[in-house]
Amino acid sequence: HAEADAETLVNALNAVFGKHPGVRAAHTHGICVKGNFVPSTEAPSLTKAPHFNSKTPVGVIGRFSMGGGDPDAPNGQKDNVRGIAMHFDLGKGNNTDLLLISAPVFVAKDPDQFLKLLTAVATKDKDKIGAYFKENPNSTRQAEFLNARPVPASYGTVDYWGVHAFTFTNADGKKQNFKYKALPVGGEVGISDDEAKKKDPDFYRPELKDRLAKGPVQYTLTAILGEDGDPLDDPTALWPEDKRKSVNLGTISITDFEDPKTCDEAIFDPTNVVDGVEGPANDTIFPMRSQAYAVSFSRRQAPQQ
Ligand code: HEM
Repeated sequence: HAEADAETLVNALNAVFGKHPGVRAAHTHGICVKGNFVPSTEAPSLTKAPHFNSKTPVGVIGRFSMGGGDPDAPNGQKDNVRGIAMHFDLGKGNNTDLLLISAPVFVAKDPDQFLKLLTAVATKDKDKIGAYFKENPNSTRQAEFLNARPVPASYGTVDYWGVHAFTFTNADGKKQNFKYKALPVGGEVGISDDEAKKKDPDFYRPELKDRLAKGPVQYTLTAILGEDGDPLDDPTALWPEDKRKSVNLGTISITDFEDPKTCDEAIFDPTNVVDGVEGPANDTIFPMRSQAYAVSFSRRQAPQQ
């Protein structure tokens, strides 16, 4: 039976995607970027967190990525998530992180389920994989979501979600459960499956270069406000976001490429939050991510033979 800890999860990712020294065990194929964040005028009503109350633009180091541990994961892959991870510069060497993917849900509700999924996939046995998904229908939601939408034309033309439920606290001590969602300012743009198949596996890089030459790649960061009964502990559970109020938190602007070393010497950790923002208390995936990212980080930093 599954005994998921950070080491076994990283080993299981390696078993699925291969062991690639010196790089991330997941979201391996990526691009380091930089920019800034300007909070909206409404953000302070929800949270006292400094980056949502800043009077000046907050520096951002970011990393776009493809999900999974394949260093060459093709940018045209439909049933894979795109990611954006960010450090927000809080000054004096402090920062807080935000990690988003291009789907509202993850593929497992807890670490044991994720280990079972990875273990099944690693067998490459169609019957075992089929049996896993039959027994774990919540694990199919992410691929269903992605397959129902076109392949994003760019890292800059797709919606991103924080997936977990977070809680804001404002200056009056008022709490509000919410989920992060970032929407590209120019709207979502996709390409056909045929176009995607013809694309270079790394086409998002030159696409981003052309896009940045014309101006910043911008997203409106929003908070989808939770209501009573919305699950706070299951990253495979969808909230009915069409029926939920959403608040503009501000604008993320990606302005340029950043030296890849800046991202590779760093770790983007979803649990690195700041006063005014809390992660979910009973979502067991959330704290496991921090541990698994630390394992992946220490392995990719280790000297190579
Ligand atoms: C227990 C569940 C999970 C495990 C074991 C896991 C594993 C990993 C690992 C090993 C990395 C590379 C970390 C590094 O070397 O710095 C990573 C990166 C990432 N993960 Fe997860 N992950 C999990 C859940 C999630 C969820 C729910 C999301 C949804 C937002 C997510 C989004 C990302 C993103 C965007 C990155 C790229 C970060 C970067 O660019 O440095 N992961 N994950």
